[in-house]
Amino acid sequence: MTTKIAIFGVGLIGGSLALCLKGKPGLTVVGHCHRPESLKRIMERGVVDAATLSMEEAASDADFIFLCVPVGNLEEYLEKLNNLSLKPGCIITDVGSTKAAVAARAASLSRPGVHFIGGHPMAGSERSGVEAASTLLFENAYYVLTPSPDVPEEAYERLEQLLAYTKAQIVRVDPVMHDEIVGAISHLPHIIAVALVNQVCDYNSSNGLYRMLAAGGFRDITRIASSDPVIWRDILLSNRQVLLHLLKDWNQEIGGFISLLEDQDGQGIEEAFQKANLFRGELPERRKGTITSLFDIYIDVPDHPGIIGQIATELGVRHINLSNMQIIESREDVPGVLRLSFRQEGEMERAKEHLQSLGYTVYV
Ligand SMILES: NC(=O)C1=CN([C@@H]2O[C@H](COP(=O)(O)OP(=O)(O)OC[C@H]3O[C@@H](n4cnc5c(N)ncnc54)[C@H](O)[C@@H]3O)[C@@H](O)[C@H]2O)C=CC1
Ligand SMILES: O=C(O)C(=O)Cc1ccc(O)cc1
Repeated sequence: MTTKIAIFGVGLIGGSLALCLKGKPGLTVVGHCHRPESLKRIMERGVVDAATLSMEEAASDADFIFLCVPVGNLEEYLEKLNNLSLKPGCIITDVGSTKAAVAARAASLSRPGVHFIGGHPMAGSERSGVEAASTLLFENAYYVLTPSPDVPEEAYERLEQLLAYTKAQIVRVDPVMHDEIVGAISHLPHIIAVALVNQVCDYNSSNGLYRMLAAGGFRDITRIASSDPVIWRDILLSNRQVLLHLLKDWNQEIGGFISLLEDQDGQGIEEAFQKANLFRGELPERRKGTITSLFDIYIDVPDHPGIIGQIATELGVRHINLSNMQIIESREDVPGVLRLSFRQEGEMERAKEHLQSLGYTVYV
């Protein structure tokens, strides 16, 4: 007898979960898409065993249902599932970046024999869609579960066991506390990144040197500003009460800097940097998770077809994991600059050495 996993919304997170579970002993992974184009894409990528546009077909007989759609659609999916016949003992979970609203809706819909356990894998990226899905996405990341007190321990353990395939570390957190903490460490930083990029974008409209010179630190702290607008619209609206508080505190923090500058308070500025330095130094070891920055190298590449594939292959055969690659400049007959991003410093160093040995000019 196989265990059926239904995944609703096979994008970055749903697709990555599907990849972690597909092919494992006794598991069958069925993807549900809301559009025929998505169905075609996920079948082409081979991330699921079967795919369907029918909610009934996906949900019927499922042992586990993962809701991996945008946060703004989660409650609607819970309501729709509530009208379907589900297998007794079925576990419904989600991967949304906020947990309080979905937990409250699930509690109001609760029905005997069906267990809802909210979830949030704290790993991802600014990319989206099934094309960005990866088996490795959750490895070593935290995966938060937010069961309500009435979820039987047996059901929680079944989900925990299944999620072992993600190689993530499971942590149990209260949904309201989750939203407060994740608001501060993930949602607020996304707002700040977007606001900063847009501020510079406005300056750039009257002087293109802003964009030309923007590099280093600016790029580091604004990577997440490239995140999907719809996904983030839903997250911010869902956690708006927490974020309004956090933004008031943020205004105060920034107000502090305004005062330090107005007062030319050098000692105060030093103290602010020292305090931040100390706390940042105490953060846990770099692990996959929210707001992990990448290690980038840049190489000059001649603009001819196949060069990107060659470089990717060179790194692939040496098992150097490339997280992202981007052509920064590419005009005919002009050498392009390729940016290669790595999650681990060691991988970046190995890539640099290898590409240099092949004769490429590499900049860090
Ligand atoms: N992007 C990230 O790094 C992380 C995202 N999450 C959460 O995971 C969930 C999915 O996000 P991603 O996989 O990043 O997004 P994605 O855009 O890659 O995937 C979303 C999936 O939902 C489907 N979808 C979109 N609109 C829909 C609608 N109206 N009805 C039904 N299906 C719809 C899409 O076709 C796609 O398959 C969100 O709730 C997000 O908050 C959680 C952890 C990390
Ligand atoms: O790219 C990053 O660093 C992220 O922060 C990705 C991310 C986005 C949303 C989440 O709920 C969790 C992780």
